Amino acid sequence: MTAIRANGLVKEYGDVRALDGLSFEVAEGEFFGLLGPNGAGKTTFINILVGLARSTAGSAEVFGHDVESEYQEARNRIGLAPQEFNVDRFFPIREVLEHKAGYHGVAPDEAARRADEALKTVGIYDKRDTRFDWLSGGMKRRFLLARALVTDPDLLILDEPTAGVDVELRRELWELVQRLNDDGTTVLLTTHYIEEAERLCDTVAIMDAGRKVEVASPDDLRGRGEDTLVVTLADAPESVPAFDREGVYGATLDGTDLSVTVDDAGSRAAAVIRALDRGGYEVTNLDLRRASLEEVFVGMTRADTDAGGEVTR
Ligand SMILES: Nc1ncnc2c1ncn2[C@@H]1O[C@H](COP(=O)(O)OP(=O)(O)OP(=O)(O)O)[C@@H](O)[C@H]1O
Repeated sequence: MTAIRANGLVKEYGDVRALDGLSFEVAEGEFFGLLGPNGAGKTTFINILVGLARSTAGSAEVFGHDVESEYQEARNRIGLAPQEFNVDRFFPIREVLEHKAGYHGVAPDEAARRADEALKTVGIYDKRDTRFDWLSGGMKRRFLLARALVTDPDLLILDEPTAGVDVELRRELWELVQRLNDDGTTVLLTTHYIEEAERLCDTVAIMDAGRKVEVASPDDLRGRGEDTLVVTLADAPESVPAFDREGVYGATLDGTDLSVTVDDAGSRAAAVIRALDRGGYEVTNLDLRRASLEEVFVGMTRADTDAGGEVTR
């Protein structure tokens, strides 16, 4: 089953084309990351999925339900933890959760049970009678996740859920979301912490200027970047040794450290060492540095950066 299907989505805000023919699919059970620089259209896409914005053209489905013509069916499958704190501030948080579940068709007794369960899951059950405004920043983030979970969603959408959250809480939230994913919940995540997407996501889509640039596993994407072999030599050569080898892009020298840029560190290391050995150089250390997803990401969205855009970070 396909959890999300976007087909040629276009969204215009006046002159701004926030989405420019976006198409991709997210399979059920996937942990899917949506990465892109500021303004790439990530939140706009999420807003269309949850019915907060209407597309100008194209279509989107959630578990086979069109997000516009079958809004309620699609929306009932989704739990959303948004970027902004858009919470009813006048009720105790437990009541806010009960209202939310009720709005999505859950009976009152069951709604109360789920509210308690969601608050326990995110670790703020002892704050159940507190209003949202009185929670700390970290607790507010936890609450948004509880609100997303109270309807027991099949698709959990997290729009930068760890923005401004300390390292410990961030790790805790990720463990929780990972567990939910392990139990079968499909997760769509946008984050500016690329190393988190790298660690958590099965698949990432890189978006830029309202379009999909690439969809692949973090590992595949890393494999497309340039790796570096840092070779330490016993004696500093006078100049960079010559390399005439497939897959070697270049080399620089810094004292006894020779940095060789290659397409794939793992498969090129042996040949580089052999070439050095044949040239009479003694190698004392070898360090393999794989391209990070962040480097590949910056490379893929660089046109935007050069034009003055801000790099996601
Ligand atoms: N309600 C709106 N009215 C007008 N323009 C909008 C509106 N919402 C978004 N935009 C524009 O659409 C484009 C995409 O914005 P969007 O918020 O979807 O990007 P994003 O990828 O989520 O960015 P960020 O990483 O900064 O959250 C931007 O140029 C933005 O200014």
